[in-house]
Amino acid sequence: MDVIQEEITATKTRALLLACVTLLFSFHLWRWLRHGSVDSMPGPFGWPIIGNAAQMGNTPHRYFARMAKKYGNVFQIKLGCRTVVVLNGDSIKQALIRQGPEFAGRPDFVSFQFVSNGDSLAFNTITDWWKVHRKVAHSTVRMFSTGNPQTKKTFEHHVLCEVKELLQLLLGKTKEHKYFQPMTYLVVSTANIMSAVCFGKRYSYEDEEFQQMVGRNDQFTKTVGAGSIVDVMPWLQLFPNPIKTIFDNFKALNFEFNLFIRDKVMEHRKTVQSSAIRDMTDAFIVALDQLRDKTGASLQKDYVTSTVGDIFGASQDTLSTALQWIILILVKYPDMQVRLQQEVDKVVDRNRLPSIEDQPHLPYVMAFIYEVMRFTSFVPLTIPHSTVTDTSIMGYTVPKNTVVFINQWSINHDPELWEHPETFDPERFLRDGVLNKDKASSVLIFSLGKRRCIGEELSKLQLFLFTSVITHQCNVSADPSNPPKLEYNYGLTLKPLPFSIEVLLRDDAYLLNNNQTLAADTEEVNDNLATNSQTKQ
Ligand code: HEM
Repeated sequence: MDVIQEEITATKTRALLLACVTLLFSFHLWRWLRHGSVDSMPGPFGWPIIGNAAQMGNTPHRYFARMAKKYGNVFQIKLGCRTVVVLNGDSIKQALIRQGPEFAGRPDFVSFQFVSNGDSLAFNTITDWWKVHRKVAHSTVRMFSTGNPQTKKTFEHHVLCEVKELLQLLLGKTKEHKYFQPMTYLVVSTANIMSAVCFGKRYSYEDEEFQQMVGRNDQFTKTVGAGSIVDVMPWLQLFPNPIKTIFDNFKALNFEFNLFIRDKVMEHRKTVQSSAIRDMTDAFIVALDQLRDKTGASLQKDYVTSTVGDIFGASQDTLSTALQWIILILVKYPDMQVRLQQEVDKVVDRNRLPSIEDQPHLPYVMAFIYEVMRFTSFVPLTIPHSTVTDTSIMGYTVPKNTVVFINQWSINHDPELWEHPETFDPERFLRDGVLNKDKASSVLIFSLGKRRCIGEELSKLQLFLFTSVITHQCNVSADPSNPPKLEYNYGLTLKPLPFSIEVLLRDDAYLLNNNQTLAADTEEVNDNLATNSQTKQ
């Protein structure tokens, strides 16, 4: 009897002990999961160690939009060790415009420290120096693109020279192979436009070093995009694994890119004259050196290299991706290509190329470009933001230094804003045959507020010239054995999967061949810039 009693007591004690251990373990697990989380803000359940990383899949922006339907436009997720607040729909304007300064920071992500040697304007958080630095960068970009009619003409000249070169190359590739993949040529062409603006120099499509330098955008964009694994699980750098390999490549490509830009800046420094600014690098040397001396910023820092690197890097990745989507959609929807050609033909006769002055008369071209930006949302989330102070949004308290993801895609695909958002339809931007500017301004791809892209105007101008010239001069079609798909790889920019095209002339090549030599052109443009910058000073 005693033995039975003892056994019962022992079993009870064991059960009690097990219950205590389970309770303790659950409590610690709960505390770990809640660690750093935002009080009372809803969100999906996150697994230990990885959080919600696996749930995001290959299209985080779509996952976030689905979660917003379930939890509301503001919710939290856990990514590795970080709590992330995800903003969708109307909460985006609230955070970036009405509470702009509070949400304008950048997280201390490890990948950001390797961009432009850690001195990047785009990937650093907001400080007093950053504010003046951004102002100088913005006004310099305008001075070399859309600042006034003269700078617009100079910029147009760079774009047209390069588009002519590009189209001749694509026509040549069609002769050689019939169908070919255009991606690399679009990247080199975009980089060449910015190279002409930044360094007064373009590169040949055969230049392997240049191709190598600008051809690794996909590796860059994967690592700095919202949801990048290495930023939220930094311990993955400690032992060999595929994420570490990607990150090591990322570090190497940033290092090489910085060296390339630094060499260009050093060459410029030898001959720069503030009275005769030749290009954007000269302008940055003069403006940022003056600013550094005025503000007493560290003499050790080379902000010129990091700023030129930011402008060159940001523009060629985004704009070459935009061109890839434009070409892909032109071949996917041949009827729309015909409609574009009809509009361009009506406004621009056959003995000249389209120009900036034609833009107000080509509403369908502009509607097409806005629809490409809306439909593809090829920058689906902005660069990650962070809060710079304790704040709140839509009734939820958000502590200082919380990582914030801004889901631009959610606005561009909101069925309350856009009828049939999953259909590609430029007509939605036209009202009585005119571009509906209100609708156009509802597209969100350049972000808003304090961190809004500084290349927006330049980009729209470049995309307009590219689209109108290509449709004026060429017929582009897809390889019928490999019909174009609208699929992509996720990153800061969404890169379409490889596709093949054929490019044929609509009539003769007179306007494309009618290029004065590029060197002579550059001299004339540089004279223009010198005059322009003297007028400014
Ligand atoms: C279609 C082309 C482009 C798109 C869609 C685009 C989009 C964006 C987006 C979404 C951001 C992040 C904003 C945020 O974090 O809230 C950004 C930042 C930035 N972009 Fe662009 N961009 C484009 C072209 C350009 C060009 C051509 C330049 C240079 C001339 C440029 C320079 C920058 C810079 C310097 C930043 C950092 C701004 C900051 O952090 O304050 N971008 N861009």
